[in-house]
Amino acid sequence: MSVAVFIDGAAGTTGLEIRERLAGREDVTVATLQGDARKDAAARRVAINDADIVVLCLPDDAAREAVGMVDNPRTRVIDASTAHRVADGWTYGFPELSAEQEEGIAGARLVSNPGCYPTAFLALVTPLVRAGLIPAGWPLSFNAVSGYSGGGNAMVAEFEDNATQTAFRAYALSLSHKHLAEMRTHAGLGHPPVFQPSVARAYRGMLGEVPLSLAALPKAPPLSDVMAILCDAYADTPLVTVAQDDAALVMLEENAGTDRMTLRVCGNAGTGQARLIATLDNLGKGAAGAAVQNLNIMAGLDPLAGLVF
Ligand SMILES: NC(=O)C1=CN([C@@H]2O[C@H](COP(=O)(O)OP(=O)(O)OC[C@H]3O[C@@H](n4cnc5c(N)ncnc54)[C@H](OP(=O)(O)O)[C@@H]3O)[C@@H](O)[C@H]2O)C=CC1
Ligand SMILES: CC(=O)N[C@@H](CCC(=O)OP(=O)(O)O)C(=O)O
Repeated sequence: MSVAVFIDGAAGTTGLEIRERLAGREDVTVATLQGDARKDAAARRVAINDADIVVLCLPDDAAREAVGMVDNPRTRVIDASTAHRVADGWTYGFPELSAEQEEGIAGARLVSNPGCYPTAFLALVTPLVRAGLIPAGWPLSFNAVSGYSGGGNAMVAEFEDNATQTAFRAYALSLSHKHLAEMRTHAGLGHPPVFQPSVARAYRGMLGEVPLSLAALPKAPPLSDVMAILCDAYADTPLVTVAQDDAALVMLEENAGTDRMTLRVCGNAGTGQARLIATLDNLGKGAAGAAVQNLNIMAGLDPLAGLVF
């Protein structure tokens, strides 16, 4: 029997990508609303309560409203928005963070899909905090570049209608980006990183980097210890891999169009300085790929079904 899935916000940037990944699958039946019904509260309420799993690809307020419409104990929710990523009663949908995390997702009724930037930051930092190599109070920073689809339909239009001429721009300069609480909480840090996001004139793709002065850390670990911890953490995770390729260059587009994420430990062993770098697709492992992965796990399906390698 197939799993009944309703995508609320299916006409948006993330919703469309989820539909593509679920198209043609026999283990799921996908429902969406078209035209005026898309934003009609009564139609959405019916579709939500008819579904086994609802995937919310909506702005935060609309996602909160949709959760309030669930009035039966069967319907489970995956929320791709920022609304519930540190909320009580929600399971954070990042299965690679630990085996317990994946088990939690499998049994959860409410799953929050990670943000694209936090996916990169948490993958790089969380195992190192857990291993005691980065103290919880350490002042970290996180520099990242996103493709413009990260800003949804509105930013896609802004870049493609040439209203914005820039090739690259930094933003969130007041250091109060909506992803800070999520990064702090799930990394187990005492305070959030200094987060420096930016957008490039590329539709999709993301590169996130944590610079780290290893020599200044209490344990002054060598680069090889950092590498060993990350390799161990992601030894059995098909979507998340640690490259050991001594890359001289890392491209924004490396994982664009896929649901993979690649982590690297670069740096200078002599000076004890490291650059921890993650590449992913903001719409792949950063959004739609992660949502489909969570759906598969929640429904007990092949965990990699529909994902793009
Ligand atoms: N784009 C990305 O890379 C990522 C996005 N996300 C998150 O996923 C969510 C969706 O983002 P994204 O796809 O980029 O956004 P888009 O703006 O591209 O899509 C949002 C969709 O929701 C629709 N919508 C808005 N309000 C309502 C409502 N009340 N009822 C029903 N539909 C509604 C919009 O319709 P209309 O356009 O007509 O208003 C639009 O189709 C956001 O919370 C975003 O933060 C998470 C990770 C990455
Ligand atoms: C380029 C761009 O504007 N990106 C968005 C984040 C996209 C995203 O991840 O949205 P979620 O918060 O739902 O995760 C931003 O910085 O607000």
